[in-house]
Amino acid sequence: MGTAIEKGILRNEELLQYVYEKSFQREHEQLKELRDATVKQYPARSLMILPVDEGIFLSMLLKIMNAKKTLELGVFTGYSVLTTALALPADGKIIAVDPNKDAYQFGLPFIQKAGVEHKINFIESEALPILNDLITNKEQEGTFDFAFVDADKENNISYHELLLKLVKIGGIIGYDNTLWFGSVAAPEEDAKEGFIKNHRKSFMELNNFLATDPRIESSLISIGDGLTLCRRLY
Ligand SMILES: C[S@@+](CC[C@H](N)C(=O)[O-])C[C@H]1O[C@@H](n2cnc3c(N)ncnc32)[C@H](O)[C@@H]1O
Repeated sequence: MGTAIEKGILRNEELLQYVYEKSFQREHEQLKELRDATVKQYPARSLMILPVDEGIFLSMLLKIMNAKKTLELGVFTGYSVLTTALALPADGKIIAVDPNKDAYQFGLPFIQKAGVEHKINFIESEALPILNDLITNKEQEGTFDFAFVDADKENNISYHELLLKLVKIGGIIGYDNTLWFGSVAAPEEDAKEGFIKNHRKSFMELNNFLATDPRIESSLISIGDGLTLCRRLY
């Protein structure tokens, strides 16, 4: 079904399976095709795609907010970008940044089939210089309704500082994976060697930082692998 069960933070497998099954019924046809194709093309890395329930939640959030202009850090084959593009109005715009163009090229035909590629400006780059460029261009400051951060894990606090300048007051920044496979609440010795252990500290630092940052209100949501939504207050 495309998303490994262990990715979810909900540890009752039957219940998680149930949530997925109900959500798959609502997944857009082109998202479904992109998910399936990504799993075939990148079997090991397909764990990176947004789980279906999180995608549906984000889509609804974007519509409730009437979001029109968004930023996407970390694209992979474009599942979250396509989710966003489908949720934005016809004149919506997404700046999507990822240093790996190959995976995006792979996903592009699915985005084109959905007829939303005109909303996406894909930039092949690491995120930090692009965010700095956008801030240098004063016209972009405070103009984004939403930013979704799902890129490298070490730079999230740096992204936060820059995104607080780019997102408008009342706008939302979403950080993905903030429960990092549950490891943020477990003793270090229990964390599996490898990428879980490597990024556990970054997410703990990010979560500590966001929990007390007075410039935002935030909500750590136990969906997918953890999603923290931050609303810029001033
Ligand atoms: C978890 S995946 C993104 C998954 C995507 N949001 C989805 O729903 O399919 C992380 C992506 O971040 C990208 N990435 C790694 N370092 C980055 C950086 N410094 N800036 C932006 N993207 C980066 C990787 O190339 C990879 O495609």
